[in-house]
This record gives sequence, C-alpha cells and structure tokens, in this order.
Amino acid sequence: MICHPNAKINLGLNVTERRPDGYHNLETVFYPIPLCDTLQLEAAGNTDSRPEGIFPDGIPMQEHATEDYTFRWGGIGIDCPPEQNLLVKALRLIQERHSLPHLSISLHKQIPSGAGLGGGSSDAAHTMKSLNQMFHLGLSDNELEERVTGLGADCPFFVRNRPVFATGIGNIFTPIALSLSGWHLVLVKPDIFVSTKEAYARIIPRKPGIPVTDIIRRPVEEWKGLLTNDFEEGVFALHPEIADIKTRLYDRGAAYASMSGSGSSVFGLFRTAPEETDMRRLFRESFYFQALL
Ligand SMILES: C[C@@](CO)(OP(=O)(O)O)[C@H](O)COP(=O)(O)OP(=O)(O)OC[C@H]1O[C@@H](n2ccc(N)nc2=O)[C@H](O)[C@@H]1O
Ligand SMILES: Nc1ncnc2c1ncn2[C@@H]1O[C@H](COP(=O)(O)OP(=O)(O)O)[C@@H](O)[C@H]1O
Repeated sequence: MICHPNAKINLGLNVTERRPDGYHNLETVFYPIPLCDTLQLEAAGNTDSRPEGIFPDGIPMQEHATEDYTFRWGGIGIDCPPEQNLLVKALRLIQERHSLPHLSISLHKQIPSGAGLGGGSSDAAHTMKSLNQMFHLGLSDNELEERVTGLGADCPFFVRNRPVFATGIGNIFTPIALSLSGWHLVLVKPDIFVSTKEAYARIIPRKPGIPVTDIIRRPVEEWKGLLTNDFEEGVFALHPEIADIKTRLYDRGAAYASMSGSGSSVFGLFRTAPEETDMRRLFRESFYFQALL
C-alpha cells in the first residue's frame, strides 16, 4: 500500500498556558498542504512489493532490517536512528495489541524536518492508518487519534487531515469551513533546525487579544498584523534570518506570511503565483516549495 503523508501549516498559533505535565495548551488552526512524503507498506511475500518502487532513479537508499520489519528510506536526511523513527514507533504501538506479519516499509522523505511542518508526525499517523486498513484492525478515527497522540502532540491531526481549530496540546479539534483553494503557497525552509521543546521554553503563555477563530473568518488580506504565531518573537530573536524570509515574502507581494509552528519554515500566501525563478534566486540557500492550494 502506498500513501502520501502530507505536511501542515499553522494559521495563527497562541500558546495560552503552561500545564502541570510540562506541555502547553494552545490555540491554532492546522491546515493540510500538498507537500508530501511517499510511504509504502507491504507484507513480506507480497509479490507486488518492489522496494525500489517509490524511490526516483539515482536516490541513495538506506536500509535497516530487523526480525519483524525491513525499513528503507531516502531523500531528505532524517537525523535520528531508524528505531527512533516515528513511523517505526507507530508500528511498535500497533504491534503491542495486534500480531502482524514481517513488513517491508519504504519512505521517500520530501518534507524537511525541524521545520514546523509536522512531517514525522504525519508519517506516524499515516503508518497507523495504513496498517489499520491493510490488516482490517477495525480502529476508529477516534481510537487512532488517541493512540498516535502518545507519539507527539501534532500526530492526531493527520488522522482526519482536514482544516481544524485545535486546542488542548494540539489534540482537541473543531472542524472549520476554511478553504484556501485558489491561493498560491510559497514555503521556505532555511537550513536552520529549531527544537520544538526549546521554542516552547522561550514563550510566556497568554490569551490572545482576538481569538484565532474570529480572525480566520475574515478575508486572508486582513490577516496581516492580526493572526500571530507566538513562537516568532523568540525564534526570530535567535535567528534573524528567519524573520528576514518573512519580510521578503511580504516584499514580493504575499497577502499573508508567517512562520509555521515552532519553525524554521516560513510560508506566504499569494493571490497570484509569484515568479518561481525569481523566488528560487531569492531563497537559494533554502528548501523551496510552491503549490496552488
Ligand atoms: C509547535 C507545534 C505546533 O503545531 O508543531 P511543530 O512546530 O513541532 O510542527 C506542536 O505543538 C508541536 O507538536 P510535536 O512536535 O508533535 O510535539 P511533541 O513531540 O509532542 O513535543 C515536543 C516537546 O514540545 C513541547 N510541547 C509540545 C506540544 C505542546 N502542546 N506543548 C509543549 O510544551 C514539550 O516540551 C515536548 O517535550
Ligand atoms: N519519519 C520522520 N521524519 C522526520 N523526522 C523524524 C521522523 N521520525 C522521527 N523524526 C525525528 O523528529 C524530529 C522532528 O521532525 P518533524 O516532525 O518532521 O519536524 P517538526 O517537529 O518541525 O514538524 C526530527 O529531527 C527527527 O529526529
């Protein structure tokens, strides 16, 4: 089975309080975007399984084989050992209650990590969803959300994967009728890794003046200056290059620009598609992605 774990952006992000368990309550809108990894899961012995299948020609592949799975990955580097990969942890969680055959897992990584895009979380949620489907485990979306939350606060969003207003630690959802269809998304990820834990530690929690849900109902052109990401202040102070990306996106005509999550990626929403070669030249040190939403 092949699936495409996608990334998310945060539209507004207010960290409202620190909890006794060390986590923080927040208010944000999660919005799925078309930047995707490719993930293939096959039971051993499946004659359709071609491990090299999802990797474009010439992409070097790494492999980690154990008694119960073989994991191959390539593309953008992942800075943790394979057993710590969130998709392997998702597999382990499922194996605690269900017996599965030997699995062949292949991941073509295209979402940069440490970017505030939730790539690892998406891989974990999509692994659980795929296993549920392949082996008819009968887990409901609520059960999948509950189980995958243990792997990261961002994970449960990717189970239903639709625009939501999120509260709690980012795991309590209210669907919203927001569509950015017709907007051009530009995403820039500088070569800077931001630790989510450290980014949270730099924030003094507070209630937002205007709730995210009120701002999001207004036209995108009115979001600038109203819809805020509380991580920006601390992260921009540490890395002015990230603030500079936001300024440049506005200079090039973005109607709205913001860092996503705890960074370091910054996105811009444009009414008309910006000239790609110009943008690539402007952000040449960075990972660059452009899509029509
Ligand atoms: C900031 C956000 C916004 O969407 O996304 P990213 O920037 O990571 O994509 C999320 O809250 C990140 O979720 P996720 O990356 O899954 O976090 P986890 O792995 O669960 O937690 C990493 C660390 O962040 C802190 N943490 C995380 C979530 C939360 N609501 N409060 C916290 O204080 C904790 O210190 C935790 O040890
Ligand atoms: N499948 C995966 N893809 C990317 N990173 C992963 C994965 N599994 C575990 N990780 C670890 O999670 C960290 C955060 O990655 P990711 O969730 O993609 O970024 P972010 O938290 O910024 O959204 C990485 O630095 C890496 O150590």
